[in-house]
Amino acid sequence: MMMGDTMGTFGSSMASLFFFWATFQQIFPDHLKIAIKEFLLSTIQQLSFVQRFSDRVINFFSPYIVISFPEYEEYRFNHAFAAIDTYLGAKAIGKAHNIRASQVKESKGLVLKRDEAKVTDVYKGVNVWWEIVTSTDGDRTHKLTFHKRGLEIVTGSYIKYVMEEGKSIEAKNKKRKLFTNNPSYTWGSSKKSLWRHIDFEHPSSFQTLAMDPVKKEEILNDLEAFSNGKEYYKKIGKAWKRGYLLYGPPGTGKSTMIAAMANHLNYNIYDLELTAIQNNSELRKLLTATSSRSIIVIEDIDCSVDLTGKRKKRDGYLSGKKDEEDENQSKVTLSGLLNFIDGIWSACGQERIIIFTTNHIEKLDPALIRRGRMDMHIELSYCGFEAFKVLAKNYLDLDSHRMFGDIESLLKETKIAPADVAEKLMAKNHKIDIDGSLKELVESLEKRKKHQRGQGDDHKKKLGGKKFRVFRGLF
Ligand SMILES: Nc1ncnc2c1ncn2[C@@H]1O[C@H](COP(=O)(O)OP(=O)(O)OP(=O)(O)O)[C@@H](O)[C@H]1O
Ligand SMILES: [Mg+2]
Repeated sequence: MMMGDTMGTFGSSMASLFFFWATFQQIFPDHLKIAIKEFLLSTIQQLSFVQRFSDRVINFFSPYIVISFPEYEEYRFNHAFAAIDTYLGAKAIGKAHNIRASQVKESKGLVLKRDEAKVTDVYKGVNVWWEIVTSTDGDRTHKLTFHKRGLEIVTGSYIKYVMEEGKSIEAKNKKRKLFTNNPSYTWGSSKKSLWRHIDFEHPSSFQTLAMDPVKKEEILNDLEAFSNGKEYYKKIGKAWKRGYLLYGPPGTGKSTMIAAMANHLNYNIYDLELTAIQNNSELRKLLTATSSRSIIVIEDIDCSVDLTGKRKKRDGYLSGKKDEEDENQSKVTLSGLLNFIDGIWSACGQERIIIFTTNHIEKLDPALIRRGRMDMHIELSYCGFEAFKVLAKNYLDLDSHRMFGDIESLLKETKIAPADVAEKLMAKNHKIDIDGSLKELVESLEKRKKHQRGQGDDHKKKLGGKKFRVFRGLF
């Protein structure tokens, strides 16, 4: 049909309608008009009732249930939507035809996601279908459809499972952070000013940690049990936290182990510097500003608080006038610390590990380290033969060597920190020289043996002077 014909037909239809309306207005008296209007309205209502009824009938007979998860609810972002998005996005990437890659801020690398609107999933024998629907306003909603036979499984555990999986994938993709508290005199009104952070990229792992393998296994099992212990801690009514005390001479791997723990669990680290704060209430403020899934570390606890509750000065941090002021205002007390470990604040956060390190366990107040506060005491000690083998593998890619026998017997008689062994095994000028490094180590062990026999162990004192901290070193 031509355009002109269409316009002509439309024009004549409109003219007929106006004519009909004018005649209706003239011919029918008012009360009749009202009656007709009411009749038309009730017909429309009946029709919508029929519609609703038919919907119900269809729903009644349809075996499927749909649950919606909108992206925004009352203008607020729905975190369930994000977790579902991540879960579905990561699911079965291998099977997808279209994959979307993006690099998001705070993420470790490229994030790959399925770029398809529909995903099927099976959970405990129940088939479910996910579909993402976008409204005309651009609002997105995840719709979950399943047979009503699976209602109990889906609402009872599947949705929870999807949320937890999604959140854990999100956490894994996120870069870990190393936080350090700012001195309290620089704090502003924002919570953000309490801690500063950098990306935590320490390469330490339990695999490369040189220590007795049985002890290592025990620690790994303990960490595993803790991180999977959400239900357990709830059941026994305890806050979901665990304390470790790492003790041993300098250079035996205490800081290295903390980094390995953070890498293993994918937690952030809060390196708490007590000398930068003034009192217990600042301590509380700092701790309540930490996030869950984190390790809170106080290094050299014996140098930070003493039994009278006064802090001692820490190397190089304070100087001159500030020292005197500090002596007067020292108010971070042992009881403040104890409160922090098992007081009420711990209930406001979940999944936290607290670690104290010290070179002198004998100096610590028993109240601070009693079991229940520090759940596990881990001694990191001088290098034994098992630890040496791990270092030889790390540094020289070596499983055995003719000099291993000599080294084994020398290590039995000599106290040497893994840090010192590592230094001997390290490549010089980027060149690995296996024989040269082992020879150097043997010579150093023989020298120490003689020295330690002659003068007793003054090794600790010597190393104490050149202590360095792994975390601080990263700034
Ligand atoms: N058990 C170990 N396994 C692997 N490497 C180790 C170990 N102990 C020490 N090292 C090496 O020595 C360096 C120093 O160790 P680390 O800082 O962990 O010692 P520390 O026990 O924290 O000492 P301090 O008491 O002085 O803080 C590390 O960077 C690491 O390379
Ligand atoms: Mg250390």
